[in-house]
Amino acid sequence: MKELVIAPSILSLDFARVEEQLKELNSSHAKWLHFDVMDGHFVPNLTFGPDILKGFKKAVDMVMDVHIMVSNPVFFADVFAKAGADIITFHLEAVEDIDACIRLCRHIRSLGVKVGVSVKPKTSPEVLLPYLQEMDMVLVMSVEPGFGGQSFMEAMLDKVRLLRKEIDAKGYATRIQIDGGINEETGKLAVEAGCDVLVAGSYVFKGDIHERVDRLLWQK
Ligand SMILES: O=C(CO)[C@H](O)[C@H](O)COP(=O)(O)O
Repeated sequence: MKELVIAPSILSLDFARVEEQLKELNSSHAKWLHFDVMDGHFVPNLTFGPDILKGFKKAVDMVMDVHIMVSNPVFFADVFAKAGADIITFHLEAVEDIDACIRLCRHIRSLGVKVGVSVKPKTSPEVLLPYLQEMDMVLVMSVEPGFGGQSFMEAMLDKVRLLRKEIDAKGYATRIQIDGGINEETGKLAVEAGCDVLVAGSYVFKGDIHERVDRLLWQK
């Protein structure tokens, strides 16, 4: 398993104190910044566009981990690659089938950007198993995508265990990320199940950012 990474989700950032909070994140032990893109169609919420990503990228020295919760990932992958994404994760449910999924993975990698594929709580990741070498990360959603502050769905850990088993058996470098309802307790369960990237929104921003990141990082 790779080194554990904490990726605070800017969905919960206090936008009245953006500059201050970005500075805190940048000086914390969080190496990635999780940037949630929502189009008001794939999920019932609207968030950030590419210009915000460009601005944030100038403000912090962190890996820009862009999760596109959009109905047209082919279009938006190019938009966010151009804006400076380091990793782009799209949804399996937003593409036609597994062939289209793999085509998009290859396209994103051809842009020099790492690629992730995400599954919503009701979607099984089994169809991805023969293709894990085509992706740098699989994102297991542990809440219905769309909003921060929801409760962790423990049943999602079975997906993590399934992916971890296959990744380790084949010796792939694919990371497993989990997103939704992550705090000290659920983060520990997720790491034990095999996750190596924890996304956390409310937990990180509803307390001291440095302390909360460290608690997630060192709870293993
Ligand atoms: O993608 C998301 C929602 O779609 C958020 O990243 C996620 O829910 C994080 O928020 P919290 O840690 O508060 O659950």
